[in-house]
Amino acid sequence: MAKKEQKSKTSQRKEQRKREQDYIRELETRIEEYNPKNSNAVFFKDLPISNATLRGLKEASFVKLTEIQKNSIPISLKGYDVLGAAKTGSGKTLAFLIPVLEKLYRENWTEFDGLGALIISPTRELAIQIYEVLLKIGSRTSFSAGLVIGGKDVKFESERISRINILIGTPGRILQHMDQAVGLNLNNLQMLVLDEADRCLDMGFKKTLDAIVNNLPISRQTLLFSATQSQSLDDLARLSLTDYKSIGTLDIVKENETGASATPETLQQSYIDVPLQDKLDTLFSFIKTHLKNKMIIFLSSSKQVHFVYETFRKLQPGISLMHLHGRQKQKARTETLDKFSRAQQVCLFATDVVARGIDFPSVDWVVQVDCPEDVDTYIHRVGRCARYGKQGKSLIMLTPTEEAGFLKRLASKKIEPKKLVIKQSKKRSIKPQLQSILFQDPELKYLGQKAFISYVKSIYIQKDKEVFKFDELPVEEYANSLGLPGAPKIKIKGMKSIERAKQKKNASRSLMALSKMNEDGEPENIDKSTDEAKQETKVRTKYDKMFERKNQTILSEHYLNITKQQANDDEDDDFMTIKRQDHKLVEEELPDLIVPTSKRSQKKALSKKASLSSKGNATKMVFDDDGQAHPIYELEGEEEFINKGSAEDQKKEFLAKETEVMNEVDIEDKQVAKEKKQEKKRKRLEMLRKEIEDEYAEEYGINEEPENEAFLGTGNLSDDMESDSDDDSRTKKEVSYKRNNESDYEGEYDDNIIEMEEPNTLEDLESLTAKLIGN
Ligand SMILES: Nc1ncnc2c1ncn2[C@@H]1O[C@H](COP(=O)(O)OP(=O)(O)OP(=O)(O)O)[C@@H](O)[C@H]1O
Repeated sequence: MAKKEQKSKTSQRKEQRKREQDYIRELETRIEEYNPKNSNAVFFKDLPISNATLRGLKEASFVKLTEIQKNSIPISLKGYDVLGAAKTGSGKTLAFLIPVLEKLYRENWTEFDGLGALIISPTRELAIQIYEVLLKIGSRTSFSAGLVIGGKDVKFESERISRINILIGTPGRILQHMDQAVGLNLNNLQMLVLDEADRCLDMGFKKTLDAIVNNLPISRQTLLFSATQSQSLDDLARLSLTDYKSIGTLDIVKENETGASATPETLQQSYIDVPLQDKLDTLFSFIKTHLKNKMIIFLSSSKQVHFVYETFRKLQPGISLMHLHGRQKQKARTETLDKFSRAQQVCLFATDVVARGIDFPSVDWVVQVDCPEDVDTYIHRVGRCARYGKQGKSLIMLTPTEEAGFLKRLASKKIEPKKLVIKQSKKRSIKPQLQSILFQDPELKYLGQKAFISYVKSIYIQKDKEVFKFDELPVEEYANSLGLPGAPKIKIKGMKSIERAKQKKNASRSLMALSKMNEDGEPENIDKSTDEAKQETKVRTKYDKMFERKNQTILSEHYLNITKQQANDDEDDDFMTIKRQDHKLVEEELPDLIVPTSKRSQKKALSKKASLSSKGNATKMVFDDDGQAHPIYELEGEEEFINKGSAEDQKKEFLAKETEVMNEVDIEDKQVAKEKKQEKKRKRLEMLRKEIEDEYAEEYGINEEPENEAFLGTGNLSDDMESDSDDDSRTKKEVSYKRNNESDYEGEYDDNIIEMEEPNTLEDLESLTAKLIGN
């Protein structure tokens, strides 16, 4: 009986396998016959994709195709390499995830086949987001998915990685796993996806990407996606793709030629012309007048973000404030992303770490307080709103020196923001409040100084000198606008040479003033005789002096931090130094000191001639090896001299001995010089490496301490999915970081959403409370 049952089960399984094989063959035929040119596909179900993926898509409320999906998915399904470009928020994520799932499905991929697809994203946030979308749409497939973004122990990840079918990660971490060669087996890899590929290159991942790509099987399929097109992207495409199809790239070029903008049509773009020193006032006024909105405020560095967030919190504009930058711990970053996504009335201060790819629902405004380095960054930043056909607004603040140059750059991509003028009645100044806040809180003053320095440095290092004019920065006014008593001293590499060149050419006053500031941010009165220096010498009020005194001791540690590097540099500048040794002075051995009383004797005492005559002639002495002083000519006795041999022999012997000593010393000197040179070079390289790492970590947090969380799938995608009561085949285990309240996302793309005045989330409630306190 049992045998019979067993037999029937086996035949059932065989039949099911056959049905699956037939279904896959049918899918393959449909793909082959599918002609993208004649296609009028509107829905996902019109494409030759499996029922499992279709069900996943439907459950995640994805029904209708977007343009890039309609054009690229069929090509990818046919197995071509693809270079895909489409505007921000146009649905590129699904455009690559669906072909990944389909490829593995048609290959009958199982957990024993190992890694089938590798998806590389430039930032952790984006990687997490892709992973979440994959979990949603892959809920009806049986693949395992994993996320490696750094932060967790590599060993911990390695153990789990061997069971993963689809791996998503940041370039550095993926390479680290490849290097360790434990767990990660890439021999079977079917697909490689590079999302925001040009960003990976901009972030200095070129070598890492090359190393990864070079170690992958050549037979793989590669998909490369980005919202902007650049030379570096084309270069990468040439290197990593074979016989590829470009989707949407020509559209972008054509749209440019036909006058269409590179940004979504649903985006209303505007700019205001604001002097640097008025930016924070303008920003504060903007926030105060948009309290019911969800907005992202972009600033140029982590320090700027930190400073503005901390000070604005104290000013209580009446809306919930958040901040996000690469210097934060990954846990805090993920939490902020999640909270911001769910809130409706909230203001997020951020760096470019969230400029690309991140899909925040329903952002009303993107405000760029600091001008982005180029138009592509502008496009990505504003792309955080007006996504998937929704309305959105953007505002960029341009200083008078940036305005013409940057508008020209934007116009080259057919982006023409409208000029806005701020109503006089709405203008308000927060400078006095900032001064008072910084006065009361030395930590904030320190933050302000750091923010100032990082902004000035960011302008200095910009490549586009037609837009960013370092020499014309109103440094003093800018420092005051942050609430600082003066511009902090800044030392930038190469600054000295610039300074010299500027001096020769009658350097602009701002630059010179900046470089002559002392540590308190005040001008150093190096040469008060010149009119210019006199003008620059600020009159210090009693208040200023009090302010400095109050902060002197508390901030000493911070000042030390700021100036430590400077001090080291300065040390190097001194070519010769006198090294003080601690000589013991015995009081009794010191001569008596008698102070002459009469004027005549005082004069005589100070006269060199008189002093010499009183001491007799100076005698020149030499010191022997034991430190004993001898007169320079100390003659030997004649007998002793003759006994030592002939004068000629003694001369020769002396010369030979000296030559030998000289040679030895010479070798030693050379060795010491070589070692010093090597050490210097090593230190220089070390500093350079650290600088690059710090800069990179600052903006993207890639090299953070391993306290960040990494998320790996359970080894089985269905384990990671939310349980579904009507389907027993799925496990009940929930993915560790699945959003707590998925209902907040439901109907996200439904245009009929009714906006609620009532607070929806804790953040909205916070915002409401802040408003009440603020008013
Ligand atoms: N077919 C679809 N139907 C409904 N919503 C969709 C569809 N495709 C994508 N979306 C939604 O549109 C939004 C933007 O998609 P996605 O993040 O993939 O855009 P993107 O092109 O990658 O943008 P970016 O260039 O900024 O990274 C997301 O919220 C996504 O869920």
